Amino acid sequence: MSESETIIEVKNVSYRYDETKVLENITLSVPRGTFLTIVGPNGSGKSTLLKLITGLLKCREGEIRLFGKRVEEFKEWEKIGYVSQKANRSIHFPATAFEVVRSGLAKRTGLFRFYPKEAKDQVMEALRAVDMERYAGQNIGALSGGEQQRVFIARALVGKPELLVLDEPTAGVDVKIVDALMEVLKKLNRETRLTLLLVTHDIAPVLPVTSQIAYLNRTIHFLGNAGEFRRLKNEDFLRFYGLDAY
Ligand SMILES: Nc1ncnc2c1ncn2[C@@H]1O[C@H](COP(=O)(O)OP(=O)(O)OP(=O)(O)O)[C@@H](O)[C@H]1O
Repeated sequence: MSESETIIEVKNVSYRYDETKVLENITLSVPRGTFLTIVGPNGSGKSTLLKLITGLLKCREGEIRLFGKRVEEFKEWEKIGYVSQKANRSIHFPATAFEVVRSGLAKRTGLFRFYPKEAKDQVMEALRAVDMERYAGQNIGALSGGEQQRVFIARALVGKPELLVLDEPTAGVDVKIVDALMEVLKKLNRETRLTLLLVTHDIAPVLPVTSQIAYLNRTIHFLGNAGEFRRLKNEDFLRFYGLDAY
């Protein structure tokens, strides 16, 4: 496997904000085409790990590599698409689904000023990938939570990333449409070999679609596939929560 085939490499990473370590000795390797879900309870360090991987926090202990390059030297951020928690976004602005997705090309407007037709094709292709083509002209505020989330996934996809990072993509989304959202992710992963890194505290809807699961609670307590995760017992989870002494 060439170096670039390992999309994310996390080696012996620890992190502390002040006195307490919130991450301890994390080691993870994400080969191209993997759908990795990081699951863990509130405060388990999921966001901290994501911030370290995306360079928002400085990695002071251990090493993180993206596409084979140390995160400190990594510059090809267009290879990474990011979908943040729905709750963090303002969606009540007057923009169509098309315009929201096109905003994902903002960094490339220099190029697309001269090629508006290509920009339009790319936006429509991204909307098609999440099965939202027919909603292109709809105001984003008029769409359901799950539909909006698909539009935001399309916005992350429009720049053709090789890695898509999703932070709690199902937060606040109606349970009935979470499964449809998961199917969209599965399709993207299987059909385009897009590498996915999803962070959640709710594993149930992700289990049927993810290829790897890491259970994080300060450290990685479990790393394996969905079948292996299903075989975990209650006492294993008590141990993960640090409750085995009770
Ligand atoms: N900026 C900060 N300064 C100090 N402590 C922090 C800071 N950010 C997070 N923490 C602490 O670090 C720990 C891990 O937080 P983090 O946000 O990474 O967890 P999380 O798994 O993403 O939680 P949640 O699911 O609630 O979002 C928590 O105890 C949190 O209080």
